[in-house]
Amino acid sequence: AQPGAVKPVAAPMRDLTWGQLNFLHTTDTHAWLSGHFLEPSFSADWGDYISFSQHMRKLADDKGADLLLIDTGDRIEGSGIYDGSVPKGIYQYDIYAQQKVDLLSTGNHELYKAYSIDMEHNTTVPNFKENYIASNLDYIDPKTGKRVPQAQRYRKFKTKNLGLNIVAFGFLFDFTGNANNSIVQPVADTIKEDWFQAAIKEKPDLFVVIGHVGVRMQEFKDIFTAIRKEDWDTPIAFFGGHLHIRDAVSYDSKSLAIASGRYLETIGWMSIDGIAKKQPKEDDDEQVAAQKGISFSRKYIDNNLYGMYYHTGLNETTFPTKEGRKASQMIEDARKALDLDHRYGCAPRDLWMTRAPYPGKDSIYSWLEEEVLPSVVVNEDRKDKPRLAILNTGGIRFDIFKGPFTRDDTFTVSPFNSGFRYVADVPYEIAAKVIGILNSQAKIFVHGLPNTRQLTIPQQMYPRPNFDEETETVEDGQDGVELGGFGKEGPEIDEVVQDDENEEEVRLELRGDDGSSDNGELFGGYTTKDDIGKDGDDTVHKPIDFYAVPNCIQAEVGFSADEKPKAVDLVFIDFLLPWIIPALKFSGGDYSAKDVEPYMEGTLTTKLAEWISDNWKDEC
Ligand SMILES: Nc1ccn([C@@H]2O[C@H](COP(=O)(O)O)[C@@H](O)[C@H]2O)c(=O)n1
Repeated sequence: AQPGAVKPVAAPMRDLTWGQLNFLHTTDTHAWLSGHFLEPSFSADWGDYISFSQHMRKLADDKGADLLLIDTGDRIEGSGIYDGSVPKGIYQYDIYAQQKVDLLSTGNHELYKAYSIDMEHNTTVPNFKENYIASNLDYIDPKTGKRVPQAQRYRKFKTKNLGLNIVAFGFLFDFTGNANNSIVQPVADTIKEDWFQAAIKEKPDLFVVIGHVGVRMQEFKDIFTAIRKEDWDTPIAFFGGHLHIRDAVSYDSKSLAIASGRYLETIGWMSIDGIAKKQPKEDDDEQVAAQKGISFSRKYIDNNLYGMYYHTGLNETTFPTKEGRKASQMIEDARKALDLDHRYGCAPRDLWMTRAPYPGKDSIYSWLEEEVLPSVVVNEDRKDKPRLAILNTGGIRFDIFKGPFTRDDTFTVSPFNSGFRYVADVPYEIAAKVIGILNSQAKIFVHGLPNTRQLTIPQQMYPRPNFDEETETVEDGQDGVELGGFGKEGPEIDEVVQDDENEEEVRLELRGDDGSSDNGELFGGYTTKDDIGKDGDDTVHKPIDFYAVPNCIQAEVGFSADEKPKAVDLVFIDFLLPWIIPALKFSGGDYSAKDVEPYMEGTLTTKLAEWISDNWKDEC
C-alpha cells in the first residue's frame, strides 16, 4: 500500500474456491493505481495486486491448475496518476504495464480522446502484445489514413499447466462517443463477420469473452446467443464491466458472467472446474464434447492487504514481491512528481454521490448546486444576467471525505477536461424545461435526443433485478428491457453456496470509524446480491444504503428572490452538448449548434480546486 494509506480492518472472510481454471479480474480501474488512501477495504495499491497475483499464480502451479489475469478496460481517467500529468498518463501506462495481464480489452474511456486512442495503439497494445484483444474496434492510422484493427480480433491459446485450449474475444459495448481516429463496430454486426463465425466453430475447451460491457447488456446476450447457436456445449466464461458494479449472471448452466466493480476496489475471482478437455477423434477432425458436471464459482475480493494475506496464507514479511514493491515505488514516485498530495483545503464534512439522499446536506450534488456552481459559474461580461447551470451527475466520479482535499481528489471527483458552454438569453420558460427533459429517463420521445441514460452515474445506467423480491419481476429499465439474466428460468448453476448471514440493514460508513473493528462488529461495505446468491463478497460486511440520483442537476444563479427572470443564459458542462439543442427544441426554443458559445475559462476540475482553496481554509 502507499505510505499514508489506512491499514485494512480485520473482518470475517469467505474462502476462494479453486478450480482447474481460475481468473483474477479487474475492470474500470480508472487509474486508481494508488489504491484508496482513506478506505481500509480498498487500500492496497497496484503493486500489492502484482504481489498477490504472483502468489496466486504459484498456488495455481502447486495445485496443477491454471490462473489467468483479465482486465476489461477503462484503465484511464479518474485519478491523478493519469489525469494529473501533462500530457495525461505519462506515469500511468508504465505503472499499469508492470502487471502481467493475460487478456485485456478496451473501455469507452480509452476512446473519448484521439490522444488516448493513439496511446492505446502505440503503448498499451505493444506492452501487452498478443494478450490485447479488440474484436470490434478499429484504429485510423494517422500516417496512412487507413483503418486497421486496434489489436488482434481474437486469441487462441493453451493454458500453461493443463493445456486447456481457449478461444478468447475482447469486445466493447456499442459505444458512439469515440473520437474519430477509432471505429467501434456494433457487436451485432461483428458477430456476423467471417472471422467470428470461424472462431466459434473452433471447439475449444473453453470460450472466454472479455468485454467492456455490462453483464446484463444486450451486447453480451448477442455474443452468448451466437456462440450457443454454433456450439451448445463448450463452457463460456464472460468478464464484463462498464457499470462499476459487482454482478454475476448465469446465462446457462455452462456459462457464467462476472463484473468486478470499479476503481481498484474489487478484484474479481472466477473459477471453473469440470472442464472436459476435448480430444480429436481419430477418424476425422471433429472433436468430442463431453461437458458434464461443470461448475463455476465467483468472488469479489475487497482490494486490501488483510484479504490478500488471508487468501495467500502470507503475512507482511512474506507477501511483498520484488515486482510488487517496484510498482508501489513507481506509484509513490509518480505521486510526488505530480504533487498529488498537495492540499487545496479541508473538507468540513463527507459529501456523498449515492450514500446520502439527494437533495440533502450530505449530497455532493446538493453541495455543487447550492454552494459551488453559484460561485464559479461566472462570465465577467455577463455576470448580471441570471443563469441556469446544468451538470450531468455522471461527470462527478467520487465522494469527498471530511479532511484534507488534495490535488488527487480534484481528479477523483472530476477527472474530465470539461469546460462550460452556454446559449444566451433563452426565455426562462423554455430554459427551465430542459432539466426535466434531461431527467426524463427516456419516458418521452424527443427528436434527436441521445439516450439520457448516458448522463447519469454508471451504476444507474442499467437497472438490475430486485434480488429482494421472490418473483423474477425486475425493475423497469429505461427502455423497458427485461433484466434478470437472459433466460426466464433463473440461474442454472451447479455450484451455488448460499450465505445468508449479515442481513441486518444498518447504515455505516465504508471507511469505518477509526480504521479498526476491535469490538468484533462488522463494518460497512459491499453486500452484493447477484444471480448466484449473496455470498459473492470475500469479506462479510454490514450493508450500506445507496440512494438514486437524477441524470442532471441544476443551479439557479443570479436569480432575484422575488420573481423568476424573463430570460436566462443556459450554461452547461461540455459533455451535455448533444442533449441541449434537442432538449431546447422540444421546449419550444428554435436553437442550433451555432447558438452555443464557450461561457468562461477553466474546467469544472480547475474551478472546483479554486472554490475549495477559497472556501475550505480551516485546518484539518
Ligand atoms: N467527458 C465525460 C466523459 C464521461 N462522462 C460520464 O461518464 C459516463 C461513462 O462512465 P463509465 O465510467 O461507465 O464509462 C458517461 O456516460 C458520462 O455520464 C462525463 O460526464 N464526461
